[in-house]
Amino acid sequence: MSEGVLGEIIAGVRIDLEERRAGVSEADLRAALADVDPPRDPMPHFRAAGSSVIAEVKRRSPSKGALADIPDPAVLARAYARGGAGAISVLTEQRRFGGSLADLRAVRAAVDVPLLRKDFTVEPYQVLEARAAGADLVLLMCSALDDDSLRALYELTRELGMRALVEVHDETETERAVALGAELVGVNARNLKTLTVDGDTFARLAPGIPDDRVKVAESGIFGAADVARVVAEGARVVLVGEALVKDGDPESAVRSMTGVTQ
Ligand SMILES: O=C(O)c1ccccc1NCC(=O)[C@H](O)[C@H](O)COP(=O)(O)O
Repeated sequence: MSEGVLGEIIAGVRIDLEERRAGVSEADLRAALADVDPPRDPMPHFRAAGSSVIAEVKRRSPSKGALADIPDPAVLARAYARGGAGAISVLTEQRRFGGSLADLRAVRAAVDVPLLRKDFTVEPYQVLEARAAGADLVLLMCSALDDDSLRALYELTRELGMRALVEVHDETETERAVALGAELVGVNARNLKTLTVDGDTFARLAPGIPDDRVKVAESGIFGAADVARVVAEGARVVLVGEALVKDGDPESAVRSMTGVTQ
């Protein structure tokens, strides 16, 4: 169902996934879950007054190429945690974003903040390996999943005690996320066909998301002024990658975006 850049990314994700599955079965992953600490819940931080930041570990991207040299994601994650991040997102997709599950494990070992495994989740296997690596949340993109797959993956995250960030790009996807009952809805301002960011996307889609859900503004956020704008439009959480990985002082950068009120 996914076309263009997204379709290409998912094709690569599926190839890599099959390679990992050949080494570690789904049954092995389920067995490994018994030794993993219980999931950490980001919702109290997300629902507290003022903005909460999901700070992303992002090495490169299809839209911008190389963003930052991150020799040790644990060092960056500790800075995010000191700055007061409500959660840390680790991009684990390898081919286009330069991430890995090793990055996720390194960050898990370094901080107590809830972790989002940010990847192109299309199979239950990826949710299980996310939890086994210590993730507390996974990304589910409406643009990458039909309704049945979306529901099955969402239910699996809940069964494992995890949260799902259900991501939307347009009105139809927003209706699907709301109908699913998603409690955490991410509005991604990056158009996946052109890869450009439209700063009006959150304002356009947020009214379609009930106020009892946590609304997350994703992509193209570069400072406190952008955070103030989306908070005024109803966001409780911002997901920030590029601006933080390029900042020489990521701790202060996260702090400056945290707790912004209307
Ligand atoms: O970042 C990209 O170029 C991209 C391209 C195709 C699919 C997803 C993409 N990014 C994933 C994200 O959602 C962002 O990493 C996240 O929202 C942070 O965005 P930013 O603060 O603009 O780095």
